[in-house]
Amino acid sequence: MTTAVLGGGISGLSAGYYLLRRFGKPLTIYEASPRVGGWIRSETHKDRGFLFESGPRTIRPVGLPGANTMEIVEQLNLPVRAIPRSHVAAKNRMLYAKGQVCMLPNSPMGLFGTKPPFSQPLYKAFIHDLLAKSTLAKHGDESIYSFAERRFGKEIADYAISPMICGICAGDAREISVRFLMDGLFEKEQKYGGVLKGLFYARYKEKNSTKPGIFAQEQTKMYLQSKQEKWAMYGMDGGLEQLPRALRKYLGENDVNVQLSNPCRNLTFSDNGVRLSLRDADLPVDHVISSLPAYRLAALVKQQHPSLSAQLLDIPYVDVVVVNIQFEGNNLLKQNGFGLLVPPCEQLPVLGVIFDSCCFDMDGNTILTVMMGGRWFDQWFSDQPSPKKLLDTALRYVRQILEIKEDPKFCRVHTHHKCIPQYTVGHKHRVANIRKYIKTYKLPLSLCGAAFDGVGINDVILSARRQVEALPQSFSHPT
Ligand SMILES: C=Cc1c2[nH]c(c1C)Cc1[nH]c(c(CCC(=O)O)c1C)Cc1[nH]c(c(C)c1CCC(=O)O)Cc1[nH]c(c(C)c1C=C)C2
Repeated sequence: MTTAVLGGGISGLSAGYYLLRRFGKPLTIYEASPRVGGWIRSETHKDRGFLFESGPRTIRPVGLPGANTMEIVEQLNLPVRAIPRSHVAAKNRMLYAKGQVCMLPNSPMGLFGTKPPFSQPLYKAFIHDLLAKSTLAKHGDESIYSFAERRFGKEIADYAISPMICGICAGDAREISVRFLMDGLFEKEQKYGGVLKGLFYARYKEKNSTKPGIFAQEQTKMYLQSKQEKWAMYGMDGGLEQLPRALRKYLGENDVNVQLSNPCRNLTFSDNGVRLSLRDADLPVDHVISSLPAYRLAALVKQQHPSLSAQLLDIPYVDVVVVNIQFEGNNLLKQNGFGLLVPPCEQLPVLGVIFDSCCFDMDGNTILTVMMGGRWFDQWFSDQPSPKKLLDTALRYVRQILEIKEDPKFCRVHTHHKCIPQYTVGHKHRVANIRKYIKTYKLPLSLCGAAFDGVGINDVILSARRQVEALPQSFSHPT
């Protein structure tokens, strides 16, 4: 059996890793660009002691998805930088709302005072949930905004849930499915008539049922250490790009062929497998695992399977502008923490600012990352502004919000087109239909990547693993 993986981002490389581990070789990964890593990109300035990340910078060590990633990180022997839960970057999260920087509560006591931008103590949101009637959602889904508003009130939807959705997928909570982040809470509300009621009943039931066993990856040294030392998140020496780079090296050392600058342009399915149209040749393989963005895969299957292509195109993506800024010395005198988010109701082009130098040591520099656009990219940047204009916009808001008067020493502007998929209402159903189509037509195609089963690093790695584990054992390659 021959297998090809499409895409050399973290998801495609992980698929390669799990395929190698389960079935051996031959195995080739085709990547369109001249590098691996996808949106994960770290720009190191070792001489000046800082680094810029234009994509994700940290990984959360929680749950099975977190433990699964750590199994790979441990095997690759990557040096990590842990941030414990007691660190300011883990505790202090802020909003910029109503013209001021507002610290979000970080302890149960914080639920009882009234702090801006909220007009009443947060515990009242729980009373709202206890008193609010439950509505059965049409087609088993609704937007996360409407769910939060129904259960906890409009302020929570505007100032807690909406900015959180921005910080995860740069999206509009009024469009994003409640099942994207609050699947469990939503199910509980639908079943028991309220979130708190549901949590209470579930806890009672759990006490009377047996707990699931420990997964092998939850026993890795790193996972146990993260539990013991109460890690909130971790990064990597040299930046997060070390992870895809090390994966590529590992795969190369084990004779997996990682071909760069070799995009697949078409997939032709037949009874014998699938033919890949590549840079210089057409190549028959038995099975393809695609980690490509949904819109890219849509183009590859359009000729033979227009309906599958159309379903894939129904998964929308947003553009995000990422501006990395270096100031010399400590310029964040007033605020310290992970960063701040700007609720969409503030109607600003800025989605949030990450205080990178509060998370990791940057040798005395202040390093900030400003995120802009997202679901509102067209509203603010449809005139395709130059990098200089984008930088000016980012700096204007940094000055206004953080009251920084210094001029930056070094900056970088990235516009990531179609970088984050949006799990809009009905996403789960859409993905189920896409997979059903593939099954019905017996296409030798598996799907992983951010478009389907979660947008985080942990999610895409676990999704790659599950797709490989779902292949039949008879699939074994002759090594
Ligand atoms: C390019 C912009 C990105 C935005 N979100 C993501 C990217 C790559 C992906 C992402 N970010 C977070 C999650 C949640 C789950 C997790 O794995 O931690 C996901 C899937 C949380 C998060 N949000 C921001 C940061 C720095 C993190 C920690 C993880 C990471 O390093 O990405 C800040 C942030 N991200 C985005 C915006 C608009 C924003 C605002 C400050 C979009």
